[in-house]
Amino acid sequence: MSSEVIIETRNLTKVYRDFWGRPKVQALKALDLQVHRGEIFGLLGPNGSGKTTTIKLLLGLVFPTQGDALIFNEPTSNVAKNERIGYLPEESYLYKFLNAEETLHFYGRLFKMSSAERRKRVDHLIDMVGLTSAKHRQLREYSKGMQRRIGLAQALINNPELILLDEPTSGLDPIGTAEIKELIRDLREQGKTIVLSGHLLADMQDICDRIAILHRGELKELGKVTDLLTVQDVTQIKAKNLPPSALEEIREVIARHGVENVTIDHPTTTLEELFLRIVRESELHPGRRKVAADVRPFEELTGSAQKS
Ligand SMILES: Nc1ncnc2c1ncn2[C@@H]1O[C@H](COP(=O)(O)OP(=O)(O)OP(=O)(O)O)[C@@H](O)[C@H]1O
Repeated sequence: MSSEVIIETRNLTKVYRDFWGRPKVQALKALDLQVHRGEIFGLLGPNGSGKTTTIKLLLGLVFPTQGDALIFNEPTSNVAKNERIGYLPEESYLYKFLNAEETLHFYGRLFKMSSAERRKRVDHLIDMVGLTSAKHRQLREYSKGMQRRIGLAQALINNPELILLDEPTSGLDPIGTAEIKELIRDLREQGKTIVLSGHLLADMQDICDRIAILHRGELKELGKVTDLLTVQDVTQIKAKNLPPSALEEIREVIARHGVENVTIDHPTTTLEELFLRIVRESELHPGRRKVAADVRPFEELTGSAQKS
């Protein structure tokens, strides 16, 4: 991550008004934040907390009631900056009767790309989002995961420096989510700046360098994910295959220092990691998986086992 500021908002405020122009909803209140080049920045918050409104304000799709936002040091009202931005809306409105290739050529033409340039870019993007074998199928036949992937490819057609993704993993299963997260990390490797919104905490924790937590339009927390999640007053030591004798010595040392409330146990993996490992193993070795030995047979659990 560089120190170059790509996005800056100052006192950014949005009040939606009703038909008569009367204030209806205060969607965003005095937001101050900066996003730097090359980082994955997450806007985190429950439904209705102002994430989409923030993204729309950055794109210049809605106008601030107060305050301002700068992107590449330009006011968001400057439409020329949009050529350097890619945007994946919460719901992509793509033409259902076009196939993936036609869709991307259509958006490439909007950016006035030459046909040779388009061909190269479209092939590259389709390959990148893993839709090569489905590129001639109409989008109406696509699963949710495939639709999200073609949406992402569309957002990248202009090779943008800044990518705004509104809930990029919404509606995806853990496999689809893991693939999109991998793609987003690859984009960061290429030097892109990514702002994404979401409310799935584990995914945001996994992928974001920094996050802003919004609640009812107000910024409640801002910082590096690792800093925000570190529990400062607890120490954790990890060691592989520690012999019981060493464990006993460690206990004695800790006790000598008068520290109480000591927990020594084995780490657990996340349910996501377990799920992904099982599915990948199952793809490699189809068939029923042997479950853990301590799982009792169903008959035993229900007491229906026949005594012979
Ligand atoms: N066009 C609009 N007119 C009036 N109110 C709106 C409009 N768009 C959003 N709001 C309101 O502004 C608030 C913030 O909405 P926003 O869509 O920014 O939240 P969000 O965090 O993206 O939510 P979600 O997770 O459900 O997508 C909500 O109370 C919403 O009802």
